[in-house]
Amino acid sequence: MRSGRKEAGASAMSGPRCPGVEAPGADLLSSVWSTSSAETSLSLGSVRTRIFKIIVIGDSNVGKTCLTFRFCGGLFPERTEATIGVDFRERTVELEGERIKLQLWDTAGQERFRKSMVSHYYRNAHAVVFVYDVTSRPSFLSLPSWLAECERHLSSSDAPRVLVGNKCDLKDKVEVPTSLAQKFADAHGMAHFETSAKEQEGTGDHAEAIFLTLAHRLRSQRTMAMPRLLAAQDTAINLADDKQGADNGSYCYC
Ligand SMILES: Nc1nc2c(ncn2[C@@H]2O[C@H](COP(=O)(O)OP(=O)(O)OP(=O)(O)O)[C@@H](O)[C@H]2O)c(=O)[nH]1
Ligand SMILES: [Mg+2]
Repeated sequence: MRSGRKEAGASAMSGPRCPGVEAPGADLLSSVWSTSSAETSLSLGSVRTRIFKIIVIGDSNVGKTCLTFRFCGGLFPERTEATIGVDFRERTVELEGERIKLQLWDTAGQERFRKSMVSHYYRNAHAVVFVYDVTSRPSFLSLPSWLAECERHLSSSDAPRVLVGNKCDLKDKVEVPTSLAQKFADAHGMAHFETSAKEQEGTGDHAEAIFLTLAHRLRSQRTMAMPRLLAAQDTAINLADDKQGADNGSYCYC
């Protein structure tokens, strides 16, 4: 894993900001770094807000920053730089009368920009979003090592985990068949989505759908995990094996 994207000059914990969305300040940073393992609740007047920490993981250049940026109210960023450390984005949604604050941790894909941060990423995370690039086989082949890292660091074994294939707007360049990714997701008890952070407004707000689905799952306190079909060591991917996965539905928002 860890593709060799060129280093960017961005400072740590900085990245594209979403218009109209406040970057979390010191309060948020201190609260997310010290939050308890149960979801945090904030009382804003009479309205209760449940807070969930969602970490977004995957190789460099797969589009983690673009996906989180889109969900948090921004357009597709014209230009991004490699994330250094982590960028925080958040958005509050109302689901069935309840306020849910999703704190997205947009993590660095490059090893050198993340190695000192890994335990902080996973600490008290409520859900994990694994992102690969549908036009990059290496980013898909890296998934077992991302899963292994998650197994090592995530304390909650039933935290929902979802698999997202990004850049499906690049239809002519697809290197990872949907059916193969679906099979991998099935085997690891994950819901699978394919999407594009770049898709234009009006053709469907894909990142929106993925994170809102996750918010519903978190809110209902149920896991999306299906029974594990493979032992932990059975994480090798056979790209030649392109049979349709059967158990979980695939959600394609292209
Ligand atoms: N065509 C297309 N390009 C995308 C999409 N999402 C991201 N990109 C491009 O992919 C490149 C990398 O996007 P980022 O969001 O910065 O990738 P990242 O996963 O955050 O990378 P790191 O921060 O290094 O881990 C940028 O040039 C984006 O413009 C997409 O859905 N479609
Ligand atoms: Mg990034």
